[in-house]
Amino acid sequence: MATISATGSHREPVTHVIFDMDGLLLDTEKFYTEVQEIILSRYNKTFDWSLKAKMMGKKAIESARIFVEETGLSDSLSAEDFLVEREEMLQKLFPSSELMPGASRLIRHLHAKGIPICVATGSHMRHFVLKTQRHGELFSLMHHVVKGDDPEVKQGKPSPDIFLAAAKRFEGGPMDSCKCLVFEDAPAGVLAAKNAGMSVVMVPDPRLDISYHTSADQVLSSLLDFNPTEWGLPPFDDAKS
Ligand SMILES: O=P(O)(O)OC[C@H](O)CO
Ligand SMILES: [Mg+2]
Repeated sequence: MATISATGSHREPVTHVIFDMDGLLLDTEKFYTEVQEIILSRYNKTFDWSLKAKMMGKKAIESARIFVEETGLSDSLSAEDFLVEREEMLQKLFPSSELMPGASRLIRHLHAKGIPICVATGSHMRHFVLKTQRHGELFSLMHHVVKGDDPEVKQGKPSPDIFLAAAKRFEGGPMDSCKCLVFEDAPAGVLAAKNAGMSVVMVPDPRLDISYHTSADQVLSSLLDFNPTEWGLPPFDDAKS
């Protein structure tokens, strides 16, 4: 089934599109999950999706603090030491990052039709470079990329900072928030987009609790299921009438 849920029956036509990156364009959330499971197993603890839901989409240090506090490890493992330990493993995994289904098709379609597109990711510059090194041509189609360590991003998602910065940097910006459509996979990212006054399509991992779907304007099981015309965007050339 294409659409999991659509909370808003009335959709404002949009003119600009902002993509999240990790877990939405790139299949990188699995790397974070893998290394966090390894670290927790040293303490005879298990990682689960209720913790994952709280961490994903956030800046590294913000999610690290959540990790050590929620797992009860803060007395034996600082957020900073957790990041050092995680980093060694992540650096080996990120260069093999693959695209999520439908990401290339949607980016190329919107770019070809002249729709301004950009990326707003909680990832900092060094991780962004590692993750996108096999996808440079595709990411070059973005008008701009706002990263988590950008000076204008004072607070990570669910703060609206990153999406407001992204809307500001389009040609002729700042764009009206109501004209911007955000694609997100993370609960914090969906809230950030709503806090910025934007519409948001959520493409969540199926393991995420469905209670996190309620803030999104539309929930899809894959980017392949997105219908641009529902949002006033040009149809795919191969769309069936
Ligand atoms: O989902 P993103 O692209 O905002 O990235 C956030 C973190 O780096 C990973 O959860
Ligand atoms: Mg994400």
